[in-house]
Amino acid sequence: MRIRLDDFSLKANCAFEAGKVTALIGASGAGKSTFLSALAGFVDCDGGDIRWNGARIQGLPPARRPLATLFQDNNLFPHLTIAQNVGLALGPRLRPLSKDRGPIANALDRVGLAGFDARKPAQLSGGQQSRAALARVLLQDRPIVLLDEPFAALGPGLKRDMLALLRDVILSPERVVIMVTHDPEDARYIADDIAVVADGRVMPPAPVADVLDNPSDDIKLYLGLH
Ligand SMILES: Nc1ncnc2c1ncn2[C@@H]1O[C@H](COP(=O)(O)OP(=O)(O)OP(=O)(O)O)[C@@H](O)[C@H]1O
Repeated sequence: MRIRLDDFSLKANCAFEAGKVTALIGASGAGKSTFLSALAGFVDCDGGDIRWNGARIQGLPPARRPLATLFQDNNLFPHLTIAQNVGLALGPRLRPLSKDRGPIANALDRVGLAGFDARKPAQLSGGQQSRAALARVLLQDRPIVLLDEPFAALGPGLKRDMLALLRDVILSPERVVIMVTHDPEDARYIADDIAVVADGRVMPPAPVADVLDNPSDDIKLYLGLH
């Protein structure tokens, strides 16, 4: 696919495997967020194609694409309870249907928030808010999950815990997980593959160790190894 935004352009000719977490790394302004936005349908492509399991998803409105997104600000609505926020994964209803209560409670339980359903986001810590946002992604149950620096606002220890939880609850053999990170150590910790974004291109994903232990010139520059 190709993306053009004023004088910025980005090309990607690559495939992302299900059952793996792929970290997107690259310098600030390289186009990592723009790439995720194009996959999600928030930014139009200038040409090319986006396919999932062979089916064209380019051109579909964001809500009809088979994906869920989790971005840095968590996107929790402050006036809604945690159960309502998580329940939005199942439809735009503020009163969950009775059949939805079990799945909502189950998602909250999986992320360690059992019993927090009636609280508002402001009554949760930053880490708990991240867990709630993760519960919503879990409940959306989409085959592609896109994450843009999802836990950047958390301290390093908590961020690690959340990355481990993310991998544990979100990754499945059928799911493609792509995560932007600024920290190569996060990639080493959670990802199977890395796709480097540099020079207007998204490079094909390669195993983490290959990319970080035998870095190309682009990666050396990014890691400050020159
Ligand atoms: N709506 C827009 N219109 C024009 N240019 C844009 C728009 N959005 C982003 N850009 C430009 O596209 C380029 C890539 O931005 P993007 O946010 O994708 O980079 P990034 O790799 O995610 O950076 P960072 O690591 O700093 O978040 C930048 O040069 C940015 O200025």
